[in-house]
Amino acid sequence: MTHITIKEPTSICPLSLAQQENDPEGFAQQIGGSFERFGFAIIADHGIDHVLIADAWELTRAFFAQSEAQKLPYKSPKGGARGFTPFGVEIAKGASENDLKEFWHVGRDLPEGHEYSDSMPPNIWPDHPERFQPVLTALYAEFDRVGAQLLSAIALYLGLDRDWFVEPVQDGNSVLRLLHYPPVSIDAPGVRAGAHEDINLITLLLGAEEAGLQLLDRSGAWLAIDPPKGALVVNVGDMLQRLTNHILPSTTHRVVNPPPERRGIARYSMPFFLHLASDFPIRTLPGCVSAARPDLYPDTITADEYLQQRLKEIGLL
Ligand SMILES: O=C(O)CCC(=O)C(=O)O
Ligand SMILES: [Fe+2]
Repeated sequence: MTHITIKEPTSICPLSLAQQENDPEGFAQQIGGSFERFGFAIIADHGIDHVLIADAWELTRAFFAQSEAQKLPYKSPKGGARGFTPFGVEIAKGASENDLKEFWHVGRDLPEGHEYSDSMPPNIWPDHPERFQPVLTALYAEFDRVGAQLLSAIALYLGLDRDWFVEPVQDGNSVLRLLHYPPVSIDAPGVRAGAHEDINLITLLLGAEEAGLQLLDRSGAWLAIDPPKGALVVNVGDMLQRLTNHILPSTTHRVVNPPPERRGIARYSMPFFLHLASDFPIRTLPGCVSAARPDLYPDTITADEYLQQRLKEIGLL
């Protein structure tokens, strides 16, 4: 008798979001399977306009190319998650060295007097470069749209109604982060981004084709994430891990410094941290609890309470 051993996948297979239209169940199984195995998935065709993305990269480069004195007036108030955060402020939870990065945050525009205004301050916009506001606002809306498509697949995978996440993320506290990792000197202490987990529901990331992003595989090895050019890297954050009682794992990841021959090259990336609405009660999904998998989180916490706890830990509050 011949034994057929089915080998566990050891790298992340890129998926096609176009599949979702004709085969939502099939796509749900693909992305859910990738999340269960790695906490990450790669979407080769995400459908966000390439011209819009190219524009956003150009404006991101132009913004960070300005002097510190030009950027500092846009500095984010502590915990504000809007505007500019200078080089060396953020530190991964429990790390001893700060990250080697600076970034810009774009949040959701809310109408005046909105009930979430306390936890979601207005955006800050720079005078230069021109068109920064309209282009980044358009990109934010696109991430929101694609994020909703991915959440409907996750809902199906979890045996929920495909629209289950629509209300929980309505006017959610999602943040688009434009990241600049400057060239790294040979003797720089720290790494571009220390090992961490994302706080939010899911993260949609562009720019990971410039090497450096690695996930901590359940085998205990660091696995390089090497997406096709222009692809979207998606990962599960702590809020989705908590909702699903760890069926979908929030996987530790980091951005390592480049090899000596690429140390002189900056790295840019754009994560969109898709968040729940601030007052959403994070309560373990009943379908994710069983005798074999008891509820790890019997206490309910609102999305905003959870976020505030976590921001303190990473030096942003
Ligand atoms: O720059 C990257 O590739 C990943 C960034 C990241 O993990 C984060 O900002 O949470
Ligand atoms: Fe991250």
